[in-house]
Amino acid sequence: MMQRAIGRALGVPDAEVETLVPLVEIVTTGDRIQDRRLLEVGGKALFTKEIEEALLDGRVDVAVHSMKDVPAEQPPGLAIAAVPEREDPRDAFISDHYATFADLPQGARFGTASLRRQAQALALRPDLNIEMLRGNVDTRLKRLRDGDFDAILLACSGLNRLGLGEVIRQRLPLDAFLPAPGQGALALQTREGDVDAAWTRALNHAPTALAVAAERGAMAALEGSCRTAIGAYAHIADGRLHLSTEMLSPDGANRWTRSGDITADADHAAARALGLDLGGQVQTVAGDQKIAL
Ligand SMILES: NCc1[nH]cc(CCC(=O)O)c1CC(=O)O
Repeated sequence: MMQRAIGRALGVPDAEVETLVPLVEIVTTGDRIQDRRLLEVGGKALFTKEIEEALLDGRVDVAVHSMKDVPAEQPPGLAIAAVPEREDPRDAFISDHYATFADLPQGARFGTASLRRQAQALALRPDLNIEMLRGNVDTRLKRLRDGDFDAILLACSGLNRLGLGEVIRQRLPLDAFLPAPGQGALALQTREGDVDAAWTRALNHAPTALAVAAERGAMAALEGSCRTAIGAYAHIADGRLHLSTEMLSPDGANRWTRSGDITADADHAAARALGLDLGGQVQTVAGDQKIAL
């Protein structure tokens, strides 16, 4: 999908996109790890490292990442060149027997490896049994079908992009399951010298890029990594850029949320500043209460 969009932005006819804009598939360490939490093996950079090495080596010219997997800092020599329009940012509830999250019976087996999804689910339903679930989407759906879990959560965006949207039983509300910063968005990354190429402007979606700047500001303030349960979601409505961000204790018993907005005419620096401000407030109250506990 992205390959065609890039081809069009470069003026390459669809019929020739395979030869003129060849796709180079790269399997990352993050994709290969099936059995452990990411936080145990080094965090989200594992989803981007091999692809970034290919960019720096000149083996590829554009990298397509899930924004959610892109670490706060760019490696020297690389930059985010464009942020295309966001897919559905919500988490998807998937189950063979239950139509909604609220229908889950007491003590249901709930599969996720995400500390954020674990904490948000436990905040609503402390009785759930959280069980480790990693691997690619096919592996996760197979384990659900095999009866290893009563329900699992995945990003709606990933499922939609894979043409698997029909497995979604419920799109979870954004307030109860505030998404990971950048969820549903893509990052098109290039070498720094290519960052201003005309095709990047054609693929950039300004409202998504602005929202993501705010979410990633919050992420930076909250030291976002797979080690903490954090969420951040921004969107534009009525001429304002609205941001909500939160941190939860892994058991979901404590939750610190802040929301705010600025004019949607703001630039990326102002959006990031909003994120840093609200994220900083969350960090401060969470820190104070953790000491008090
Ligand atoms: N951590 C893995 C990861 N990185 C991005 C996505 C989903 C795609 C997206 O955020 O657009 C996923 C899987 C998931 O959360 O279900």
